Amino acid sequence: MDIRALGYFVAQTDAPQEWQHYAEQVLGMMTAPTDDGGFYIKMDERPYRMLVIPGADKRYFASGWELTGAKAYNNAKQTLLDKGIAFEEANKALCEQRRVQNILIVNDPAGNRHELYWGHVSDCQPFTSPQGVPAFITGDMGLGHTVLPAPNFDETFAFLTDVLGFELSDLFNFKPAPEADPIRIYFMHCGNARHHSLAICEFPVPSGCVHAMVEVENMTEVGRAHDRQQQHQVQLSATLGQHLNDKMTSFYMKTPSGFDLEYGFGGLQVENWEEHCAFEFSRVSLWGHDFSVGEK
Ligand SMILES: Cc1ccc(O)c(O)c1CC[C@@H]1C(=O)CC[C@]2(C)C(=O)CC[C@@H]12
Ligand SMILES: [Fe+2]
Repeated sequence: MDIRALGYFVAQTDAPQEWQHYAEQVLGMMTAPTDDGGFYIKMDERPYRMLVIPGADKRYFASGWELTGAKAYNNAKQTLLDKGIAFEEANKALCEQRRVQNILIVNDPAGNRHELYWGHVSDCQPFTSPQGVPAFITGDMGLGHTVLPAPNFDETFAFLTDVLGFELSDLFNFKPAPEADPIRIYFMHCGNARHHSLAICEFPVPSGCVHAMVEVENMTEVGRAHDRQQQHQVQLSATLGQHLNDKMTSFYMKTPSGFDLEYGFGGLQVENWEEHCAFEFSRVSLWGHDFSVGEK
């Protein structure tokens, strides 16, 4: 499948105003109401990159994967048919809300919802941050990355690679304690230079997502976001640190839908995946990233 990038994600909540406040005041993004009481969250020239929908519980709802065009869409549909995978095509109302031409909706074996779409609608209005954030790094590389739960790991990894066409960037066997069994975390890329657009973790997550990541252009903007997290008393999930694999310097905080958001700078870009060599890394980070602060 010709997936270009993580085009959008959808989060659900019973209190959409919390997300509006969080997006504007903490993330430094723009918001616009939807017809049904939710919010579009804008972080670049597109009308939105995050969609907040009203619903009974606070959770991550879906990942929107951008296909390069109508041909890629038809090929993706044929792949699902050939492999006998259950899917639905979105009706007109859903396509209009997501602001795309067509959507193939599929659940992976872990129950994560993926929306494969083509042809986003854009008015190319400039991004003017309410907090003076100059820009987020998006474009061809999408909004960032998402990390999804996959307790049935092998099955889910096989689906994501063999059906959706993601490829392994590198892998980590996380040991929560020295004697504990390792928990696998696999990092995957698609048709862009971002080190990973998707990762899966071998444990269940009630909110439906481990975290989503957005990236800014310099360390000053990470620090300024960290100040706003403090100022608005948003729960910190991991301290500032730098990952070993993609070299990203970031911190983690809670979103109003219960999953985390990683706010970072300096993520690795791989221009030629042919030259990349997948490896197993054995530490979360080069420095920092104390996840124990999130347990308090
Ligand atoms: C290890 C790693 C590399 C690059 C990333 O962008 C990234 O988010 C991670 C961390 C993955 C992972 C997590 O997000 C949830 C909490 C985890 C399981 C930990 O407690 C250590 C690794 C963490
Ligand atoms: Fe991450």
